[in-house]
Amino acid sequence: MTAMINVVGAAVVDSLEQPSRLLAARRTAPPKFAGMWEFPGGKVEAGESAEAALHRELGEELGITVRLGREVDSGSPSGWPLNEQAVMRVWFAEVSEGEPQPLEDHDELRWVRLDGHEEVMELPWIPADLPIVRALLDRVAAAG
Ligand SMILES: Nc1nc2c([nH]c(=O)n2[C@H]2C[C@H](O)[C@@H](COP(=O)(O)OP(=O)(O)OP(=O)(O)O)O2)c(=O)[nH]1
Repeated sequence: MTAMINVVGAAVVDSLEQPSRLLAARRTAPPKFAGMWEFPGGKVEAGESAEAALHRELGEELGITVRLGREVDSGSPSGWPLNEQAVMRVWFAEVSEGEPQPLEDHDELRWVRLDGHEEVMELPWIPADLPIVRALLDRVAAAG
């Protein structure tokens, strides 16, 4: 059996303590995901921790430094299944330095409101992200 690909993503929110907006990112590639919205992030490299990979990816893709908050728990230590080969762990994060810009892999970033679910749910997310987005909205609503 080949090893699973470990992906990490960030649910960047305006405030870890009182989140009211989420930063969604629109992918440019590959063609099957281009135009779909996702959590900025990427693959964990060999010898790298998941958290270090997330900080690296957010620096490369958005030009930001973040403070990580809680993980959006999937109930499994390896994270949320994306497909047969890949799993993704997702953390809440707040920008501590920089202004998010679509430097790599995205052509648009959008801060969407978390108080109603419409603005978030009407984006065409990568389908595998939908359970994660729903869990995140539930988490925010439960905390509010
Ligand atoms: N970053 C990210 N990837 C996701 C999400 N949902 C989802 O299915 N994926 C998939 C798409 C890709 O097949 C894989 C992540 O790969 P990536 O292309 O973002 O990783 P990377 O930046 O390290 O890219 P590369 O070095 O392979 O070019 O996970 C998501 O919300 N965020």
